[in-house]
Amino acid sequence: MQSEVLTPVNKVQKTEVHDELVNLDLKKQNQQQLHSYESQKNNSTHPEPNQTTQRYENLLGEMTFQVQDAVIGTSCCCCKKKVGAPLFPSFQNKLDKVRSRPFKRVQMLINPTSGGGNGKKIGNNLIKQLTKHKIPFVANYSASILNFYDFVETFDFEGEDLLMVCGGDGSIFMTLNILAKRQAVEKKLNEKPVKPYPLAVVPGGTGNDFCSSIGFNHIQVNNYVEKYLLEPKVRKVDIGRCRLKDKNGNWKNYYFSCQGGVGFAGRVDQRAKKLGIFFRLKYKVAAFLEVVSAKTDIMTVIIDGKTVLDKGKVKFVEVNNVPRTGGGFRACPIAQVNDGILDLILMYSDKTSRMISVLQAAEKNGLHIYEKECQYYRGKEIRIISHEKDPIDMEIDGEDFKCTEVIFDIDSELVEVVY
Ligand SMILES: Nc1ncnc2c1ncn2[C@@H]1O[C@H](COP(=O)(O)OP(=O)(O)OP(=O)(O)O)[C@@H](O)[C@H]1O
Repeated sequence: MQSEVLTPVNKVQKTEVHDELVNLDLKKQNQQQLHSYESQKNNSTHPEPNQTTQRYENLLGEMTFQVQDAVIGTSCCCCKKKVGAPLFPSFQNKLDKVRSRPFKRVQMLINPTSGGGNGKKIGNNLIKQLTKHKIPFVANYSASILNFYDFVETFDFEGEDLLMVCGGDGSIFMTLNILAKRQAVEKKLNEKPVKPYPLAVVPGGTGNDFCSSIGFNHIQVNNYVEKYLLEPKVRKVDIGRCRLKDKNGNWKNYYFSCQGGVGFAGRVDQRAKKLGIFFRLKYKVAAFLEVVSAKTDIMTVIIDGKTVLDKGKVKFVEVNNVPRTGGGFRACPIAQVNDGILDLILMYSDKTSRMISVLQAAEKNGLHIYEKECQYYRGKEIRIISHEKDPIDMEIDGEDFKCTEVIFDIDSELVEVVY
């Protein structure tokens, strides 16, 4: 068997294909998953009383709720600190959505610029692992954004290759939006439902929030192939859909894996991109400058048809599909990537010092959701209308846009992810 490393992507050549399909025993896999959930619970340094877990799971069944009304968490029995909800409860609860996905070959799409060159290093690491485990692969380094688009747009999902994107959240954002367009065209042509596209993602970026939400990070990349590809399983995940209305009243669709922030987050993102300092620090500095600028927005927020804010002042608005964004900021710490629901946080205080301390709590442990300045909601459709004179800044997975109104919902039929 021989595998090749190729660049750029449009020069893909064939490799010799391993005859045996990689398959797995679903039952065994489910047992392993349950086992890992059990051990995770037992190893917890902050034991959670059953009652709290029960209460939390009940709440997940509801369409929307406000954290201030329904307290999630309790005091820890050893240190008496407040304990939040478990960070990754999602994939242990959704075993029914797991299915085996045999494949013959891995087609890696590596964004060499992700993570300031980390994407390339991670790609090389994976090549070593795939070679070691004798899994046939083709490594494709995207030479440009256009290259990246072409590759995903024309990828043969009907074949027995697995598309593996190695990059950050921006690379996943590009992939999802290309696939969404592709699915819409295929639906029209086929006049029948198109199956979710199977996808593997590897954290090769800077923030890697989506990868972290499905349970892996840079360290786990070292045994990624052994852990995820020898017995590959694909699971349905929620992909956020965001419909933006521009100043001319035209609507545009975007798909995201992590979050959309309206107003504050959009302005912070733009400020941060202008600062030439280290990733986490530049967002902290930009957020601080935005808080002290004392800018607030007037918005209406409607969740599943219910108005929760009517032309009210708001400082920070973010809709999350994952529990952490920006490489560690926990705006919506109990968001889950496969519950069919989006989480929303609204923050407002006219005191700069309070806003700083609430945002610090979000950065530190996610316990800001208990503060009176925060309102936390969950819902299937979140509609945000800006009452500002000009279109308002917003960001979706780190990409900047402007809008006058935005509707967020979930698409669970776009992709299935290996994890
Ligand atoms: N050759 C290339 N192929 C693909 N994308 C590229 C390329 N060169 C630059 N880019 C840019 O890389 C961006 C995606 O980077 P990505 O988000 O994967 O990394 P990151 O920003 O370091 O990580 P994160 O988003 O997790 O913080 C895209 O927005 C795209 O504009």
